[in-house]
Amino acid sequence: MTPGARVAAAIEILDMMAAGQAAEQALTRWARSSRFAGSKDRAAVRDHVFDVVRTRRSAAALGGGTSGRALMIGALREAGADIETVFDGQGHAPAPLTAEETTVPAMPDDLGTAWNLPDWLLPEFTRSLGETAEATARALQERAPVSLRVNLRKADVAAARADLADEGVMTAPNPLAAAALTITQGARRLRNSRAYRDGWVELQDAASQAVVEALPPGRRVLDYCAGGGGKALAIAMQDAREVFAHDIDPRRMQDLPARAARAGARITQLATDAVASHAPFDLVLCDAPCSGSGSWRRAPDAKWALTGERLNELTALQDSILTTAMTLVAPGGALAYATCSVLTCENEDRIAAFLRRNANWRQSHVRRLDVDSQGDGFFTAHLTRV
Ligand SMILES: C[S@@+](CC[C@H](N)C(=O)[O-])C[C@H]1O[C@@H](n2cnc3c(N)ncnc32)[C@H](O)[C@@H]1O
Repeated sequence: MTPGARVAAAIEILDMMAAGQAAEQALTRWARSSRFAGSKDRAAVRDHVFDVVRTRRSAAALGGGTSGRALMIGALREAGADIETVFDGQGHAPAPLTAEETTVPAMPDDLGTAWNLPDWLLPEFTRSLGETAEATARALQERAPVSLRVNLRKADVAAARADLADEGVMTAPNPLAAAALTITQGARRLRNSRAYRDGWVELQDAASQAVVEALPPGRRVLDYCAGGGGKALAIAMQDAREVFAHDIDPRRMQDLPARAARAGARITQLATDAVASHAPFDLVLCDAPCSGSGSWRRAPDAKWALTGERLNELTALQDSILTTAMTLVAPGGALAYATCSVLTCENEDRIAAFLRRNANWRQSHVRRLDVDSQGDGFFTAHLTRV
């Protein structure tokens, strides 16, 4: 596909999203109906779509509207691209700009547009991040790094890097965690690489790895909100751990047996009605459902879909998960809470509310991880019974 045809495809997908489809759904539907598109084309189209959605508000302002075409014009304008060479109407490229489209609208000077955040969220966002609010909002408009976790049960970091480099996947150590690497070149070759196939490396955000690396000791560990099992797999890499995984929605864990087999890890999955009979656990991790605000670079449509009402539902759910999970912790054990959110209402406020409800618990560790070039925004706190 030509550069223009890729932009035209992105416009089509953005219009599908405007009609109510989620980004992944619209991308999949487009890919199925566009068999001519190779993997590089699909990746480029995806990048266009996500670049636009991350900056949707400023793109709409600079493009003069919210249609896929207007958003794409706005995003290319913001990136300083030469729009006329892409919108030239040749082949499958978008039609040339109309006279109206060539007039660049004035950029509004409000915070919500500059930070590409919904207005209703600004007070909580600034309360949560203080002096780092602007840097975080701007970081959320960039592409996320692609990070790997070396599976130390199968390879050391140097061996994994060398093996990946042989196949054109170049990496750099990521300071957030001992086994974390950032891909600097060749990310698209990863899934076909030997190191990936043989379970030497897993795709995992480095901040997520840092959360696992900091977990307190304890032999029997329950990953209570296991989802796809990214953290359970990382915990299973640590010495002297026996790992159990649970999720209220067991379908989320459906790939876990295959992932564990590839990693050479043993993880026991527990259905909700089987958790209590396997308790107590020395460590219970609640990687709670959240707004995902620390990972909006990877799922930018979630930034625009979140509402105040949904945020309230999430904080209530976070409280109830902690209340259930604490009953599963052995005497002398620990409860670890984590979110990939940067919002105080989902983080420090939930821990404070838990400690108000449970006077016999203390916070023993707390850490916030920024959204930056190393990893996503995360929060984690450890709680112990006194
Ligand atoms: C942030 S995701 C987990 C991500 C996962 N730990 C990882 O590292 O890949 C949160 C998970 O919590 C699950 N969940 C939601 N409500 C729950 C509940 N009441 N009890 C347990 N899990 C719940 C969701 O189904 C979702 O898979």
